[in-house]
Amino acid sequence: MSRLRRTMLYVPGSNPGMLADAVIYGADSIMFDLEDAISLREKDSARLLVYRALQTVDFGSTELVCRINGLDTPFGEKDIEAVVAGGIHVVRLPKTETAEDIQQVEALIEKAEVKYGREVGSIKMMAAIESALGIMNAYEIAHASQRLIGIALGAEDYVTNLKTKRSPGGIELLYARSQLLNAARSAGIAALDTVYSDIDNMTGFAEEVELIKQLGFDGKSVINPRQIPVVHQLFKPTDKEIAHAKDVVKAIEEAEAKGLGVISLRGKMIDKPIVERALRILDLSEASE
Ligand SMILES: CC(=O)SCCNC(=O)CCNC(=O)[C@H](O)C(C)(C)COP(=O)(O)OP(=O)(O)OC[C@H]1O[C@@H](n2cnc3c(N)ncnc32)[C@H](O)[C@@H]1OP(=O)(O)O
Ligand SMILES: O=C([O-])CC(=O)C(=O)O
Ligand SMILES: [Mg+2]
Repeated sequence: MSRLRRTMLYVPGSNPGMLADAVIYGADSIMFDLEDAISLREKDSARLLVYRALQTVDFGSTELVCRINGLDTPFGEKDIEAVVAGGIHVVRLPKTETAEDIQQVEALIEKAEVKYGREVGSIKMMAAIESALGIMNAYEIAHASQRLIGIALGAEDYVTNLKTKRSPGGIELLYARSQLLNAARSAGIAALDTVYSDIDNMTGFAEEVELIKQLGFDGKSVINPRQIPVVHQLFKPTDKEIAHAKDVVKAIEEAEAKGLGVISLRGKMIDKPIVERALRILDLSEASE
């Protein structure tokens, strides 16, 4: 079963208490932030804190991601070196606009892997896309490196670039979400939706989670622990969906035994894509237990 990425919790790299406790909230991935949650004054100390947390805190089997600063800042290269030395699993590049952006980060990761004795190719990457140019290049970005495990939308920067703002229904994000999702799927990697900043509006948050789940996203970047159970609950298949998925798998196994490729179950056609969806429901259900 592949790793689930329903929730990726942003943790400001400058906050030692949050870094130490982040694992208790049960996010699928923890994302240490060195970029926009960190003031210029704190860039160096936050990098050191994240390095120390990686070296000393027991994060169990949780996936560890770090959002570094871009290479167009004085911080990006130092961030890569520190988190590779510390033992990060995934480096996430913000504001990715081209495939070359990914390749430049990849070269620095490889250099650091060699320097710190980590297996070359073992550190994975993610790209956050946060501008019109990035969205137009989403396909090339998604295919830019074997290390990429996913691409993510950064909607706060994206709507600023579009000269609009986020609305409750998210109509302004539909094109970007669809383009990003198709780019991710064409490369066989994960698609992560953006943050929902209004942390006290749980109804609005749940509606956004329903929407991105329907579009096909694997999950969402989240900024507050209270958002995690909402996403996990909404991504959990219902008892009815699980029972139906089990019936589909059983029916197709019986059909295959008889040499049939397509059959019907309670009047509905069952063939390969339907079986694939049923298997995904069973995977999600197992992981949600
Ligand atoms: C556009 C962008 O780039 S978004 C990405 C960058 N932004 C971030 O990283 C912000 C991350 N989130 C946060 O810093 C905080 O959730 C805030 C500032 C938004 C709200 O903070 P609070 O008002 O303290 O939230 P809340 O009262 O729900 O916190 C409850 C507990 O969860 C902890 N907590 C809150 N957010 C986080 C987090 N992101 N990671 C780890 N722990 C957290 C708090 O420390 C508090 O712990 P305690 O009970 O032990 O004191
Ligand atoms: O990753 C995210 O969704 C947060 C972010 O940077 C943005 O929205 O600009
Ligand atoms: Mg951003």
